Amino acid sequence: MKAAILVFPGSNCDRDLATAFRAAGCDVTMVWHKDTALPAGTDIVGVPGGFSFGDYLRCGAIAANAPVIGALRDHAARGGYVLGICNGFQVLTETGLLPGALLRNARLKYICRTVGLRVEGESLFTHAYGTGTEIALPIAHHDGNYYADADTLDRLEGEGRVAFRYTETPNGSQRDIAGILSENRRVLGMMPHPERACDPAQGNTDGARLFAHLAGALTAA
Ligand SMILES: NC(=O)CC[C@H](N)C(=O)O
Repeated sequence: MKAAILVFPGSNCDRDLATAFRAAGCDVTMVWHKDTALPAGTDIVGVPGGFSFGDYLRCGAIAANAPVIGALRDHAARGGYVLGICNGFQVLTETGLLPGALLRNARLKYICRTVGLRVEGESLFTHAYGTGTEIALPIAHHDGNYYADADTLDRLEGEGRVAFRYTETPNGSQRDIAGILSENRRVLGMMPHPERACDPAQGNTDGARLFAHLAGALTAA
């Protein structure tokens, strides 16, 4: 299974994400933001966390216009898988590949701690856990307050596209949303960091299950 990880100036979770994919048995290629193509045979694109372009304008807004985004759009349009984590989720909403926006946290503070999450929507990403399961993952962001208009929120919920919900919202996100899926369920954006919960040395391995399941399912496909 082949994963490509986009790297922007200011990305800081790209190597952690590569380590998580590699530990699950994936081939990983890092792809610089100025590249205009993904490696042939890419199954999944990882859009990592961090502070792309210093979070200027809005988090993810400049990265969403980088040369590599055309290849990301083509990959998603072909039905390819995409996993955007934290700044990666912000990039995905800024590109329009996922609906809504990530606003400043309700209390205006950067939050760095482990939170409880309930797993919901059906997808290759969430099958690792099963609907209704509660897990814990770290968050680290100042713009994680998910916003969408009421119709979009109703649609996401009606179509089972809320992938993860906070058991108690840390950042003011509407309807406690921590992660959402695209219409075809192959693009996931989530604020929590599964790649930071992959090794017993990190004190939590809830994230490793997501990568292991993805790698197994995409290798078998
Ligand atoms: N860890 C991250 O990816 C942080 C994303 C973004 N820079 C924020 O603080 O909201």
